Amino acid sequence: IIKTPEEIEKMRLAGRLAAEVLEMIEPYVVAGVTTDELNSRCHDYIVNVQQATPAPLNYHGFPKSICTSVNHVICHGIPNDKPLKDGDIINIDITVIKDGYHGDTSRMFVVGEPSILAARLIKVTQEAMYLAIKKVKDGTRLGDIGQVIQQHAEKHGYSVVREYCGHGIGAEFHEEPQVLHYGRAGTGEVLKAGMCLTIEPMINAGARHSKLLKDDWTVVTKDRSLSAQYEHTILVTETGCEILTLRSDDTIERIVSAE
Ligand SMILES: CCc1ccsc1-c1ccc(O)c(O)c1
Ligand SMILES: [Mn+2]
Ligand SMILES: [Mn+2]
Ligand SMILES: [Mn+2]
Repeated sequence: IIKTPEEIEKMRLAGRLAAEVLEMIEPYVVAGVTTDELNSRCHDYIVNVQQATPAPLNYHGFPKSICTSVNHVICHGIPNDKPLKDGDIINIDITVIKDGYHGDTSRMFVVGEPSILAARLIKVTQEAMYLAIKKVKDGTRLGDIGQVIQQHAEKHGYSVVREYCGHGIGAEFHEEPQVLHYGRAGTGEVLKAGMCLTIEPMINAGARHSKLLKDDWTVVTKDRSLSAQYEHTILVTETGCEILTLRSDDTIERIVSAE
């Protein structure tokens, strides 16, 4: 739904705070740290420093404040007492609520040196998200976004997870529309200036198939191949979009003119 100027200001603040949590945690993502420790650091920063609320905690019963998805975990990984080890790749997914509005963003980190394969999967996944972001403007169709992500992933021999998608975002964590990371250009709903969305492709090195672990949260690749994800929250504008969760390590501008 279309945000008012006042709501857009609140989305800018929530998005900035979410981005700042990923900037804060970066030095702590090293071999030996547990994802529980990363969760605690992020939780305390969100609550005590940002005076914000971590959206995942108790969302549909999720037990922690962030999602930590390691290696073949596709998404919704639960922080635990397992230490990260050299070569691990991990997605940290942050959603904060500030003044009633949500900012939702995630990035990949590598522990020590990644394998060539892992580094390539991570690079292609971020490129797919960036290519999709560059397609967005008033009048873009959701299929235009899905196709460019799917095309980029499959061109590199990778696959796109189908069961989880991006979403509208605002006063609610998840709003209309569903933003599929696959599809056909020229199909689907038309984007309008003032809408806020996330684009959050999950790309697998192997087959697209996923399965849910017994904890009823952790989603893993069926073939145990690596999976990577990036997520930004964006505001649709007449000529393109504004990336509300941009970080200093991003290699795309905050204000994007659609190509
Ligand atoms: C842990 C939060 C959660 C629970 C059910 S779906 C979900 C989730 C996690 C990350 C997201 O980016 C998202 O949009 C939803
Ligand atoms: Mn997220
Ligand atoms: Mn999301
Ligand atoms: Mn992963």
